[in-house]
Amino acid sequence: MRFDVITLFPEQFRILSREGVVARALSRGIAELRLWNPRDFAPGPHRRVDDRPYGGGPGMVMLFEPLAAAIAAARAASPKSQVAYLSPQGTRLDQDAINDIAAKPGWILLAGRYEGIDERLLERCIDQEWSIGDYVLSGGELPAMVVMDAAIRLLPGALGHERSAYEDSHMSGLLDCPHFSRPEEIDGLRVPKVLLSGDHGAIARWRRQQALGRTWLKRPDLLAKMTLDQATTLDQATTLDQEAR
Ligand SMILES: CN1CCN(c2ccccc2CNc2ccc(C(N)=O)cn2)CC1
Repeated sequence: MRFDVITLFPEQFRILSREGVVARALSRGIAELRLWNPRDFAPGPHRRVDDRPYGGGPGMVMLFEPLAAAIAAARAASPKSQVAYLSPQGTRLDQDAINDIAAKPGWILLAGRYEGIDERLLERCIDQEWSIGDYVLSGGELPAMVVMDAAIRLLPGALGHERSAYEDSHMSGLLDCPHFSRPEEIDGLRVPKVLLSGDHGAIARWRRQQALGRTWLKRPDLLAKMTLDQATTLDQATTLDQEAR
């Protein structure tokens, strides 16, 4: 999977190639990262990438031309990739959206700075607009790294043995179960007996029951979403079954 990131701060992305799941995936060629700086596409001696907003107001706006040129260069290098813009105005991402993102061959991610970008880029050059949450950050670089981390860890071979554990909880739309390790007792707090029993069936049941219980208590909305999804899937299956008869 290939990520082309358009950013005025390419240095910020060094962190991804230094350590962890993403760094390992990049070094193994499971994922690729290429950085494009709009300043390299800005014309004239001053190589301007921003200017004052029409209509006045504080701050600066990122200019159309350098960004459009950087996007065109990235598209030429990665013809199968769509362009996604990280912004507070974007579609809110969740695990389902990340699963869809990870299924694509690649993405060109545009990280905005200043007060944002010239609106005409959204008309002409951008395919999707995403938000990682309802809060404002100083730039789109961190959201781009969040999306890359969430997507790359889903790629085959990215996670080692821990993927199976990962699959049990989050992928099922539930919150994770509690985790414990040595020692068995800390300040009077003990590890649940079932986890010491060696009965893997009972342990799996306990973990699922804990995940359900925690989701019920902390995020009942996820349960509602899940049962709705399952109901829809069930309904689709029934319809398919009827059509097949
Ligand atoms: C001071 N201004 C900096 C630039 N910013 C802005 C405006 C438009 C687009 C991108 C940005 C970059 N910021 C982002 C990006 C994404 C998210 C998210 N929720 O996904 C939050 N913030 C507006 C505020």
